[in-house]
Amino acid sequence: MAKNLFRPVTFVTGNAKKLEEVKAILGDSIPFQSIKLDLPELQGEPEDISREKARLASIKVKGPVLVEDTCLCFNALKGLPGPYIKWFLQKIGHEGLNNILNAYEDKSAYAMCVFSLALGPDAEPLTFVGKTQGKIVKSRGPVDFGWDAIFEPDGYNQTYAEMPKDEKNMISHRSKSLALVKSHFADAGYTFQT
Ligand SMILES: O=c1nc[nH]c2c1ncn2[C@H]1C[C@H](O)[C@@H](COP(=O)(O)OP(=O)(O)OP(=O)(O)O)O1
Ligand SMILES: [Mg+2]
Repeated sequence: MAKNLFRPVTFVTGNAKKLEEVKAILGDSIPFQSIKLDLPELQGEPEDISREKARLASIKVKGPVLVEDTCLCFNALKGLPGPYIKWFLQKIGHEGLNNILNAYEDKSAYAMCVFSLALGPDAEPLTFVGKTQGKIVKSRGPVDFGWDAIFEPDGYNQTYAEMPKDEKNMISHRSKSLALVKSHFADAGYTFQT
């Protein structure tokens, strides 16, 4: 059954690099606009953080929104820093993150993206989780996007940062999560007013 969205979805993020990737991955599969807004973030489980971000974003935008929260999870630390990676990165950097893992044999990690779609301020947000497994390595490649330079996905000998953009976008946590968003849009039969 076709549902009518009155406006295209707004992707809300304070991070220009995320937006760049979302644009490249979605192409024109889902019409969306974006606004730059740094939303407050809950503490807790990644899905709950993402859902609450969507709820807040939807109140601000007064319409359908898409948001995402990204985690970098170390298996030796049972998933931490997880959603708190932004603050770890800001305070201790690539080197500090490597140093934490010096205490452990297990350097494996996964990158996780949780997209949330809220069709309006009162609608229950839907979540879409994408994960890419890999390991934490010494920084290699450009350092212009978060922890890309210290994450080497399984099956590759390049870090995310060393890979060509379109290759990262083919295998990334973000593209896996967005693939689910795309199939949701396809299945739900939304129509857009453009
Ligand atoms: O593909 C990625 N490759 C490397 N680093 C990444 C990636 N994606 C997010 N990141 C960084 C940004 C931030 O330091 C943390 C996630 O925190 P997170 O709250 O989701 O992002 P954010 O605050 O920058 O933007 P937003 O306004 O959408 O919340 O990991
Ligand atoms: Mg954030």
